[in-house]
Amino acid sequence: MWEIGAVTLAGMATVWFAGNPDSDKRKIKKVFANVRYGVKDYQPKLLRTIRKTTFAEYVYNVPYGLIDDPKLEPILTKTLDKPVHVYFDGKLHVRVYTSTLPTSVPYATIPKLAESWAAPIGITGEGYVYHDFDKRPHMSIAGMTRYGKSVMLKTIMTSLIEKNPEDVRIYIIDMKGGLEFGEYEALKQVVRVASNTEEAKECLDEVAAELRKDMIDFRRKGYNNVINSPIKKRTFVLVDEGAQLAPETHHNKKEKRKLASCHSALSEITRIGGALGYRLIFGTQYPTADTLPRQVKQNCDGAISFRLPTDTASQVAIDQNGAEKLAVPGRALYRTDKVVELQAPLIDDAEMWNRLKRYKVNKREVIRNGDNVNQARKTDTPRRGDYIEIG
Ligand SMILES: Nc1ncnc2c1ncn2[C@@H]1O[C@H](COP(=O)(O)OP(=O)(O)OP(=O)(O)O)[C@@H](O)[C@H]1O
Repeated sequence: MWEIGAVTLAGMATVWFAGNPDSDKRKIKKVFANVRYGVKDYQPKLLRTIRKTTFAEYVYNVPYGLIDDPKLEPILTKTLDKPVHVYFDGKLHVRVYTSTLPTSVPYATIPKLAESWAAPIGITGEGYVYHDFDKRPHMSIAGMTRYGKSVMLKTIMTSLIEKNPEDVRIYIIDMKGGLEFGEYEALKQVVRVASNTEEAKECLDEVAAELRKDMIDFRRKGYNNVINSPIKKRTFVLVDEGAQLAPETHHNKKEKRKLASCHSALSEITRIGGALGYRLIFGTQYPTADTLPRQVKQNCDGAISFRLPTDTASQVAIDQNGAEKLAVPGRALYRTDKVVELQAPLIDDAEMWNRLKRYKVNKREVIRNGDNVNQARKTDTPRRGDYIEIG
């Protein structure tokens, strides 16, 4: 069992290479000679070998004047018949992966764990990886468009609802205008879907108000953390396209104020919400200091990154380079106290609906936009998102 979740070898779709490091070393040396990577008679000299579970990395001293050569990576990949990554930082690094990951891992093929709040997030060379939201409450997900962010959010959402249909409550902030998640508002576990700045602010104000009320309740009952209490309920806030919530990206003062309030609520959720059972999953295309709020980044103890345009963006997302090299949709780096490369589960809307349709209810909104949430709380009036089941 890893701390990041659990890894199991059962049903693994990964192709394993037995891997003979000595033969890899010999082949790399021959490739250097054949492509004339060197200066006169002086060839790169192996300094050290770093062995990790999923790769072996050979570090070479190269003669002055020699830097990396773009043809090395494709040639070595073909010669060794394994994924190879070559980079140069004054020394030449040849990283040879010990396994190839599949390009598609259907959600249905992933075993479910007993832990209620552990959602599958992919497969590595060692097996399946799960993110347990009771161990690591908040998560950021970064990635360029079309590389798998929304699919990952949907995977996590499906898994949480399937495992905890009576205990999970989900607020969704879909800043793609509600296009990705709008239809899921019909699920009984989804409290509401916000699809613009105004709605996002209302939604986050509502969550922040609940959180403060829960805090008073926790104090009164002497609970220090939801996981040590009898409370089963967990509240998730899913944000798709969090960059749209960055105040810095807007010029209009009124809009800026609303967004600043959203950022402050997001920070509050990550700062104090974790112990109370609130979990934030913050997805963004452009991880920068402005779009990934500092408090959110600091408090997300799990970070996933799909492909990103630059190594700088990768640094912001997962504190290291590498996401800029990810080549296929669904391939991601997952950072906790270490970083692993994984292929994320694949689920489409049809399958998601098929699994969740039993939770579809007819909702009748009892509080309209603009109603005063605090007033509603004081008088115990039913809140927005409350519903009646018909039929
Ligand atoms: N885990 C995965 N495995 C294989 N293919 C995937 C995976 N995730 C996504 N894809 C492919 O990439 C496409 C885009 O994925 P997704 O909608 O999640 O992207 P996105 O990053 O949210 O992009 P956008 O911001 O444009 O919505 C999917 O329709 C699917 O074809």
